Formats: sequence, structure tokens, C-alpha cells
Amino acid sequence: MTAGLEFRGVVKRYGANDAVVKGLDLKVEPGEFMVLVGASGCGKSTTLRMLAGLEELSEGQIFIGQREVSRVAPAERGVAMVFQSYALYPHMTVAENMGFGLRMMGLPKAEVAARVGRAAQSLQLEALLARRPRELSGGQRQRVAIGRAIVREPEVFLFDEPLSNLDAALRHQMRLELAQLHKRLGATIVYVTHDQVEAMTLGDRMAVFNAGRIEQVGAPMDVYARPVNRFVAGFLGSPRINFLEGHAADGMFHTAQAGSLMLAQAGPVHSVGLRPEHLRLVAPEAGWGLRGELALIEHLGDTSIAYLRLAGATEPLAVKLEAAQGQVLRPTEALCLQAEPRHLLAFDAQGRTL
Ligand SMILES: Nc1ncnc2c1ncn2[C@@H]1O[C@H](COP(=O)(O)OP(=O)(O)OP(=O)(O)O)[C@@H](O)[C@H]1O
Repeated sequence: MTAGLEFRGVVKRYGANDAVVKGLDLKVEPGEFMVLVGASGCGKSTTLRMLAGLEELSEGQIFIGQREVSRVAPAERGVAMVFQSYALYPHMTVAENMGFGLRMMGLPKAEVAARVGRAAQSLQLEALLARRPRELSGGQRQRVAIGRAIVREPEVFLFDEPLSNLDAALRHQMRLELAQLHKRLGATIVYVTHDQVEAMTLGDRMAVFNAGRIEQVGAPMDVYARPVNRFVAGFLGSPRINFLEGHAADGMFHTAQAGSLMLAQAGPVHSVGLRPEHLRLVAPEAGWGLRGELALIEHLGDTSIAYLRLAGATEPLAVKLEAAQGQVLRPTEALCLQAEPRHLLAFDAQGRTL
């Protein structure tokens, strides 16, 4: 069973404090992998916990499928949650850990065994069913925790930062496994993370949270390429997008002291955003471009990141170059950079994308 879900005007307030979730509207389609992403404290976990029934709503409604669940008990919502700390029972085997919840619900032994068998197969845990948690790696334990959710055959899976306790290599592996698992199960997933790489790679769509509100919802590459404002533009991308202040005139964006860039759009441009991969080196005598001095260069193997000091700018400008290009540059060298006009994100005085 796969159901969609919807938040309608959901507000969460703790006591007399300001709301931590401020009127949330969000629709998740059946079978969709939706990532809620944002910095610590922005309200994404609270949102997930309200969906799970672990927190009460102050205002608004939540629907799972056609059913309003705003005041339905957690166990009756048809959701299963996987937490960051997977809390397996140490004295039980993998199979017992996975079947525990079902046995508590009073399901017949044969049914429990069948469901555990199916989940173990889809998670490649069959060879480990007789082991105890201490005999497993961190990634295997997390798979067991996911298995515990799968056997409940929920309509919706909820994940709360499930990978943040794993090391980088394992996180990467688990990310690929989760993506494959989602394809196999076709389940609706709501996944909370502060990690932009997880959001970019796992989500069919992502909702970018900021201070209790959603700034933008969309397919990861669309949000990356067409952020609605400066906040979202700055949230995604590594190295971070470069912001430059200035003004527009005659189809050009003029910085105070570091040169000009060609603009694709008209309007009251107050600042622009330029991703490091969209800047390219041009000859110093080019007719237009940004001019600066190389402050530092990082060689990453396949690419190099050059950091330029621009006159009148407080932060260095990050530029992603091919390794061969980066290798010949020397600190303090004067450089000129251009970007294709279509790659410039232009913002108004309020930081909205024009
Ligand atoms: N029980 C509580 N009582 C009062 N305030 C709370 C409570 N739980 C959470 N908050 C506050 O609500 C805000 C949102 O918290 P929430 O955990 O949803 O954020 P988050 O985006 O998931 O961050 P993190 O990734 O750090 O968990 C925070 O400012 C937090 O301090």
C-alpha cells in the first residue's frame, strides 16, 4: 500500500514561544521520495514528528492518503519511522529485532517469519539473521533498523537523519542503498536531513526549510539551477555560490570595484549569484569580466578550486577549474573571469530571484 500525504496550514508552537513551524503546506505524492532539508533548528524534525504523531499540532491538518490523521495515535497512522540512533535490542538476533514489533502486535509466527524473510532479502541481510547487533557493522545495523520499519509494511516511511552517525564512506554506500531500496519498494518516503548531498541525490523532490517555513519545493536539479531566492541559492552547492553586490546598467551588472558581468535579464538587480563551476578564466585584456588576484588554490585531483580576492569584496570568489588549468596558476596572479549571462542568478533588493 502506498499513500501520498499532505500538510495543510500546520503550525507548531511550544508554550507561549514563537511558532517553530509557521503554517506549513506541503503535498507528497504516492511513491514519492521527499527530502526535508535545512539547517539545525529550522523545524524539519518537528514537522516529521508531527507526521508520525509524536508531537501534537498547534494548528492545521495532516492527511495520509484520504484520511485526516492530525489527532490519530502514532500506531494507527500507517507510518514507520527510522531514527538516527537505531537502538536495536542487543540481546536479540537480527531476525528477532526485525520481527519484534510484529510479535508485539500479535501477528502469527508464520506471518512474522515471512515478512522478516522478505525484508531481509530486499536489504541483503539474509546471511546475518542469526547474528546479534554487536556482531554487525554500523551500516548493517542501520539496515536492520530500516528492516524493522519495512516489516510493518507502512503506507509511509519516515527517516530522521538516518545516516548522520555513519562515517563518510558508509554514508555514501547507504545513500546508494536507500535510493535502490526506494526504487524496489516504490514506497512514499519523507526523509529529514541537514546534508545537502543527501537531499540532492536521494529526493525526487526536496523542501528547503528556513526558520519554520519552506522556502522552495522542487526537483533537486531545478532547485539548484533555479533557486527562488538568495537563501536557497546559498544553501545548495559546494563550494558555496558566490554573491556579488552591485547595480545593473545597459545590460551589464557592475560591481563597485571588481569589474562587470553581462546580464541576461532586466529589472532592479541588486546582487548576483555565480556558482563556482560557471566561472571561466579569460585573457586579462578581455572587454568585460571580474578582475581579481589569486589568493589561494586547492587541488582536488580532478578539479582545482581557486579563491580570488576581489577589490571591494569581503569574501573571496570561488572558482572551479579543471585540474590542468589550476596547476599553472600562481598566488597573487591577476586573473579575469567571465560567466555566461544565462548562468547568472540575479536578485532584487529583497533577495528574490528576478
Ligand atoms: N520540546 C520542545 N520545547 C521547546 N522547543 C522545542 C522543543 N523541541 C524543539 N524545539 C525547538 O523547535 C525548533 C525546531 O526544532 P527541530 O528539531 O524541528 O529543528 P530541526 O530543523 O530538525 O533541527 P535539528 O536538525 O537540529 O534537529 C528549535 O528551535 C528547537 O529548539
